[in-house]
Amino acid sequence: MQQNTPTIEQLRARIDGIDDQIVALLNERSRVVLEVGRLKSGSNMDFHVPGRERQIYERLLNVNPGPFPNDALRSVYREIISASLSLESPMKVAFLGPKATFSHLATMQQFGLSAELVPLKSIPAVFEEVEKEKALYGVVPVENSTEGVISHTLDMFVDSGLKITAEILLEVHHDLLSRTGRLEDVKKVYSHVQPIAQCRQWLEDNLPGIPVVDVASTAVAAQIVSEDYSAAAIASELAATLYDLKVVRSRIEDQVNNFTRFLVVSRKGCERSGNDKTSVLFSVKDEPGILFRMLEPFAKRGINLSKIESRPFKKKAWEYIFFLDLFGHSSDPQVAEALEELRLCCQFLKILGSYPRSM
Ligand SMILES: C=C(O[C@@H]1C=C(C(=O)O)C=C[C@H]1O)C(=O)O
Repeated sequence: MQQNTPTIEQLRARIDGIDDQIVALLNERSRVVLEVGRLKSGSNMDFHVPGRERQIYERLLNVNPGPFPNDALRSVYREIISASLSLESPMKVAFLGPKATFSHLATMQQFGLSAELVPLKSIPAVFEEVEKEKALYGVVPVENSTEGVISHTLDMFVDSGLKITAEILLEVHHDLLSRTGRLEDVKKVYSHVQPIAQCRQWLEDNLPGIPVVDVASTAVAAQIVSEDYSAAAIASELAATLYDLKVVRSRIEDQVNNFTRFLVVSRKGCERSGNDKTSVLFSVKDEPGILFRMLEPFAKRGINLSKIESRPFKKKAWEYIFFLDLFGHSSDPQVAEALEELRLCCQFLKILGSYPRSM
C-alpha cells in the first residue's frame, strides 16, 4: 500500500500537466469566441450577449460535480468571458465612482477584470457617458435591502432613452478602516450616510461618543482617513487596498443579508435568456379602480411581479409614476399581451428593458 502513495513531486507533476491542458483549452475557447465574433460582425450583431452568458453560468453550475465550489467556478468563468470579450475590443463600462465604492465592486463582479472601468462623479454623468457613446455600459445603484430605493436612479429613466440590460446583486459588507488598524486610536469616523445608518448599532456599542461625519462617498472617507491617523472610515475592503489602510474590524454592518441592487444601462436592449426580468415605467389615468386595473393584466396571466414603486411625477404636481419589475421577457407572448393591456389604462408607458435575472 505504502509504496503506491504518490509523492508530492509526483502530484505536483500531475497538477502541472492538468494546468497545461487548462491553458490549451482556454486558448482553444478564445479562438472559438473570436470566430463567433467574426460571424456576428458580418451580420451586424452585438458582440456582447449577457443572456448567453447567463445560460453559460447556469449550465456550468448545474453540471459541476465538485469539489471545486460553484462560487469559485463563477468567478473563474467571469474572468474567462471578460478576457475573451476584451480580445475583440475592451469593453468600456462607466460606473458611479469614485473608485472603491460599492458600484465599483458591483461593476467588477459583472464585467470582470478585463473590462475598462471608468469612475464618474454622478448618476446623470453615468447615463450621459452611455448616451454619448463614450461607454458601452453604465452601472448605477437602484436599491438597498435595508435602506430602500435610490430615487435619483429611478428618476433618470423618465427622460433617458437608455435600456436596462442587466441587474447586479451585491452583498454589501462594511469594514472599519484606518492607518493604524487599532480601535483605540479612532477619535472620529467618516463615511457615507447609508453605511453610517447600516452600522449605527455597532458604532454605539464599540465607539460610543465618537463623532461620526458623513461625506460624499465611502471612497472619500477612505481618502480623508489615509491622511489622518486618528480617524477611521466605514468602507469596503477594496478601499483598504486602494487607500493603503488597515482593517480595524470587518463586517460591522448591523444587518446580515444586506444587498444592494445595481442596474446596467446601455443604448440597446437585451435578447431573451430564458430567465429574465422586465422593468417598465408608466403613469396611469386618474380613474376609480385604476390601481386594480393596472395590476389585473399580470395577475390573470400568472405573471409574477417582483417590485412596484411609485414616485411623484415631477412635471405635474400630485401625479405619480410607477416603476414595475416583472418576471419574464417583453418578447414572451404572455408578457407582451399583459403590457399591451396595461398600456390601455396608462397616460404613457415605457419599457425600460428586459434583462437576465441576476444569479
Ligand atoms: C461567444 C459569444 O460572444 C460573447 C462571449 C461569450 C463567451 O465567452 O462565452 C458569451 C457571450 C458573448 O458575450 C457568444 O455570443 O456566444
